Amino acid sequence: MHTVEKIGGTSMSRFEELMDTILVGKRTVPEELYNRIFVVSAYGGITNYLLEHKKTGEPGVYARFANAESEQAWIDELNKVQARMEEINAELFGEAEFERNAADSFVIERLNDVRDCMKSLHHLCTYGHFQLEEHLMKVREMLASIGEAHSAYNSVLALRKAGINARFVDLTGWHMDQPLPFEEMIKQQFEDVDIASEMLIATGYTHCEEGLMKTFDRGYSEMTFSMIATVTGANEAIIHKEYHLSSADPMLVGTDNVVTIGATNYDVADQLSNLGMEAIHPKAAKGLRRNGVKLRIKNAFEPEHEGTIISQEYHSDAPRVEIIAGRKDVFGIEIFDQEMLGDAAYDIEISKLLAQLKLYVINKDADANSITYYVGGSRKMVNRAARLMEDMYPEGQIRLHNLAIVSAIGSHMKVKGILARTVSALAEAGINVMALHQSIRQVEMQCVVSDEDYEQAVIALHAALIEPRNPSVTSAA
Ligand SMILES: Nc1ncnc2c1ncn2[C@@H]1O[C@H](COP(=O)(O)OP(=O)(O)O)[C@@H](O)[C@H]1O
Ligand SMILES: N[C@@H](CC(=O)OP(=O)(O)O)C(=O)O
Repeated sequence: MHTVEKIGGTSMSRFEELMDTILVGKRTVPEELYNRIFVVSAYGGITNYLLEHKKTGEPGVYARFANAESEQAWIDELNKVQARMEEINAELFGEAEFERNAADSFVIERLNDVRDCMKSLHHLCTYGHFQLEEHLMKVREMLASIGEAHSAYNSVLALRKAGINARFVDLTGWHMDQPLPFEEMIKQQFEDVDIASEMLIATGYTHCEEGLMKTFDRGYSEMTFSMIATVTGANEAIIHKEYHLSSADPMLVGTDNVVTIGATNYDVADQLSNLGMEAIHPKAAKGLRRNGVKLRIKNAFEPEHEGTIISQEYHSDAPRVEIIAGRKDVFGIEIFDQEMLGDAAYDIEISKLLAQLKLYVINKDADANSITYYVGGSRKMVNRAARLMEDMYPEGQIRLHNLAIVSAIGSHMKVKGILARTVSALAEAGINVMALHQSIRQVEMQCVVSDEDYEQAVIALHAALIEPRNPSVTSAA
């Protein structure tokens, strides 16, 4: 009987505290220490530097390489990653010379390998027979994998230093001849391990034939986590986060005002992940659901608390809003064209274009002669999309808006007047609702507001729809 436990990047950045909570804490005997497989993400921010910023799209090493910026531009960026990784190693190991040297040598070797590969590839692609585009995905995978290799390797060094029998499970395939299919790779790597006497620390990145980044993209460590849990037949799968899964972002609304979500369902988790707040990667949830593995989300720093159980069946007893979530830095791309009336091709063509530019469409709405796409991504790509749309539809008028989406989510919200209460809470806070979306399933209500109103809108909705039910807030008032 073992568990598979994922630690997200934000929590990994507080590693010393993790040693005292979920990794070691008061555990002394093998039965408590072992029978746990940990899957770790890169330290917070590292994947953003290696690839591009997950939310703002700000270019990192990969994006600079792919955009064919000068060689110096991506090399400078790679040097910055190295400096940041060394800084993390210093923070973690300080005076512990053996560990610090081992940690530095490990990442420097990987970064040198990738630097050499990228330079050679660049050179190769100066010959017309070789096209850079054909190899970009491999570069992206290679770069991403270094983030998780770094954090997993360091964790093993720190655990061994503390006398724990920890083992590094390197799923990055760094020196493998041939990639294996995803499931096969996990099976093979976990074949000869002894779960009962070793603490296994696996990289959240897995090198595989399908390409983890290509198939699942960012947040991929949850795919590795879910595959390990199903392949090894875990008793429970646990995701450790920086906070309890709460009724809103505790950083925004205040830890005292939020309510911890005791249970929720996969439908709610999907809505959260659409907004970029990943309770669980939707595709990772699928594997666990199908294999009947129980999923729990916990606060990494409060190990005694039971956390949130995610199941298929859960619905709140009484109808209510359970979570206020949202996303800033959303662009509204509006196209108005009177020729559009009754022509579905517009939507199909524009959706294709946005997908090609890797812009994530959070939602869209339409009336007789206009469509607005609410997208996340870099401003540069959004501007490019707008220009291409102008070329495609010379009669159309394209406008860009800087927006935010604030959403009220619940597993059981089919009740009269809930939408009216949501909108009036925003009106009372003096916030203009620019668009409103609710689908017939009524699992969420999305309010589109100006980007500057984001924080106030979350606070106002939480205060109106959730805090009156929170006993700790009511009694404090
Ligand atoms: N409803 C929510 N419940 C808990 N945390 C939230 C919520 N909404 C936003 N957050 C924010 O998510 C941030 C990242 O958390 P976490 O999921 O642990 O990151 P990671 O993806 O690195 O694992 C937290 O710092 C917190 O401020
Ligand atoms: N570090 C990777 C993979 C991941 O899943 O990270 P996190 O668990 O911090 O969301 C990313 O940012 O995409």
